[in-house]
Amino acid sequence: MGLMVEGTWRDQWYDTDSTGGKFERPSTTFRGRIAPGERFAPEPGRYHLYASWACPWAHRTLIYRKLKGLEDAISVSYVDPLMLEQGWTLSEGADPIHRARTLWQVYAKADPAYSGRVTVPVLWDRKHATIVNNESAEIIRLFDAWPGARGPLLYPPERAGEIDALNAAIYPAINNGVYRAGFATTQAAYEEAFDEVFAMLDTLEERLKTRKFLLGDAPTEADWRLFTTLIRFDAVYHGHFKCNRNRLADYEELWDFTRALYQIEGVADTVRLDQIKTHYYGSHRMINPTGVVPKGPDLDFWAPVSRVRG
Ligand SMILES: N[C@@H](CCC(=O)N[C@@H](CS)C(=O)NCC(=O)O)C(=O)O
Repeated sequence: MGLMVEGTWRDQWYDTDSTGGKFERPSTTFRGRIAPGERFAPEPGRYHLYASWACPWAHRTLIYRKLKGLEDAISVSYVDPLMLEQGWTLSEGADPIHRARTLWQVYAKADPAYSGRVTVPVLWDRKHATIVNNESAEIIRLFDAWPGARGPLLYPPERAGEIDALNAAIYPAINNGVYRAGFATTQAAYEEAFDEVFAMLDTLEERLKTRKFLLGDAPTEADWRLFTTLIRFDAVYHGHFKCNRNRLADYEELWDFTRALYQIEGVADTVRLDQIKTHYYGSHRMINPTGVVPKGPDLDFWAPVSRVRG
């Protein structure tokens, strides 16, 4: 795990000394948008996604690529599950564009003087040979609004305010909250994050007693953003990130909700628990120095769903 400094890879872990043991996620740098008539126009076969099966942020983009019927329009490369000295790596043949074996080489192709973290997901433009965007929150909106994309809009303008408000509450407390707990290097920073994770899970559990999905009858962006954290919860966040007040399976509504989303056509194909466990337990050696990956838990995401609320 490391970062790039003026185009060169440097192997170093996140600095939590300067933040009192707190993990602070740096913001991403490539923030281009795709729109007809613009520099990045939507064209089939032009864009390529670099994703990880393990990463919850990349997972958002894989779900959207599937739900929106963009598998033919947007090609994909998967990085290897372990992220060690070279950061994300690619197996031989995994990158049809650059034949890169590390993701930092792809960032260097986009900007030979790039400084910053080398994260997934990355949306690459073949035409201009550069990175369009490496922020999953924006990539999913590009996919949602892609011309000819399948299904209803997941961020419809009339619900944008409600979705934004939910995202703004769920991202710090849950999506990033589990990381703040797991990467904390002081007891106080860990406990603060831990309390926020479970307070928000409790709030959402209540909310889901009267709603099928977060905004009612049908899933929206807010549900999918929550889903990629929940589906990993019992397998990695509960143990590896020490978010162990409860398991997801202990929450009747949230567990049912997670399975309801998992069972939507195509979604299960985007969930690879083996890759998820290998990545977290194997890559974060300062948390788990042996790299030993637990065999459990035994989770049945196909168990029948009981939610009928609307
Ligand atoms: N804000 C970014 C965050 C992406 C992110 O942090 N991805 C992680 C993997 S789960 C990563 O690539 N980390 C490598 C690093 O920070 O060096 C997004 O949502 O796209």
